[in-house]
This record gives sequence, C-alpha cells and structure tokens, in this order.
Amino acid sequence: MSDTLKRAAAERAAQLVTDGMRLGLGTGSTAAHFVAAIGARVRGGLKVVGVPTSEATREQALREGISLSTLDETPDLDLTVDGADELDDDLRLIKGGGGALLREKIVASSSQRMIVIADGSKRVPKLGRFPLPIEVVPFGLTATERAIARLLDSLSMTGELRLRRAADGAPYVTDGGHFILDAHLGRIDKPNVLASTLNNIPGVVEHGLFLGLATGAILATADGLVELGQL
Ligand SMILES: O=C[C@H](O)[C@H](O)[C@H](O)COP(=O)(O)O
Repeated sequence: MSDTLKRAAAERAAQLVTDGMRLGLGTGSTAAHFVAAIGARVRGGLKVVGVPTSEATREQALREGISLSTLDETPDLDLTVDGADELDDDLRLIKGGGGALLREKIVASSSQRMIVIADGSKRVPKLGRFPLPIEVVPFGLTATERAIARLLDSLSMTGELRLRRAADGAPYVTDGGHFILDAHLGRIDKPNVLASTLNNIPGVVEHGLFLGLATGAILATADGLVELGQL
C-alpha cells in the first residue's frame, strides 16, 4: 500500500517536469519512483539533465538512461524532487533516514524549487518523532557527540544520540565518508534554533533539518493526493 502511494506521489511530480529542465534527483524509496518515472519519459523523448543526490540514485538514473551532470557543471537547478522522513505544514522537513542528507541539502539549496514527495504518513504536526540524522566527521567522534549532547541539554532537549550502524555492525559511512548520529528527540519545538546551533559545532558536517528549502509537497493518501505549498 505504502509503495503504491509513494509511486502515485512520484508520478504526479514527474508530470511537473518539462523539456530542458535541470533536475535534482532525490534519494530513497519514494525518489526512486520519481527517477523511474522520469526514465520512462526520457525514453519517450523528454530532454532533461539530472544531478543525483547519492551514488545509489546516480546508478539508478544511469540505468534509466537519464543524462546526468554534476553540480559543478550545472550549479543552477530548476527543480529538485525528493522524499522526506517527516514534514510539517510549514514544509519543514527531516531528511537523511537513508543517509543522503548532505548531498540532498546541497542540491536542494541549488534549486529554484524543491518538491517533496511522500506518502501521507510522513506528515506530522510537529517534527522530531523521526530521529534527526546528524552527519559528523569520524575524527573526534566522541568529542563531537559530547558537544551535541551539551547543546541539546542547553536547549532543554533530551534524547539519545545513536551512532548509525550498517548491517554488519560497523559504523554506517555516508557517500561523503562521514558517520551519522541519530538524535532520538521525540519532538523538536524550535527547529530553527536547533538547526543553526548544530551547524556551529565543529565536527558536525550537516543535519537533516531542511528549513525553508521545500517549496511544495505532494502527499499520497488512501483518499487521494494532497498538495501543499506551490507545485
Ligand atoms: O537520506 C535519505 C533521504 O533523505 C530520503 O529522501 C528519506 O529518507 C525518505 O526516504 P523514503 O522515501 O525511502 O522514505
């Protein structure tokens, strides 16, 4: 059911793509449906160029026959379409459940529009039930973790910081060669304060709060598609 909903949201987003667009291609199970839908349209004659947000998406897009570029060659994108782990009604997001937050944020920031596609279960009244991914440099991991814990304490936030691990038990390593600490916060009352203060900690590369980046969202529910913001 959830996969059918993800595909429905992705296919609606694919209809927004027109010839000549420079596209940011998101990462994750929902974004993969979008990449597949764009692949089908490319095989039907659509001309676009894509900038992938992960190695996994790059490989999928190549298999789909989508022309690819890099952000260095194509620094201004028209539209990025990506999934999310949570979003609220102000189009604030938590992303990074699949570990791709850093490239996703750089690509979204380089896009005129960012459209989130998700099944309706991702919509929440308040962010934070989904653990917030914080990407950190492996060097000095313990020091960085302690600095994050002190910051959370100073903001009266509680919650465990858990080093993300791969299936073999080793630390999960992102495409950028970093680790991820998942912050189990339960609720984030002041996302802007948390976002900006996390960015001040040496060793923190990026975090999964995407604030002011999404311009629209397509949410698929059992009752149909719900659109937020501008598509
Ligand atoms: O790092 C992964 C990305 O932020 C994904 O877009 C996010 O985790 C949502 O993934 P999915 O569509 O598989 O739920």
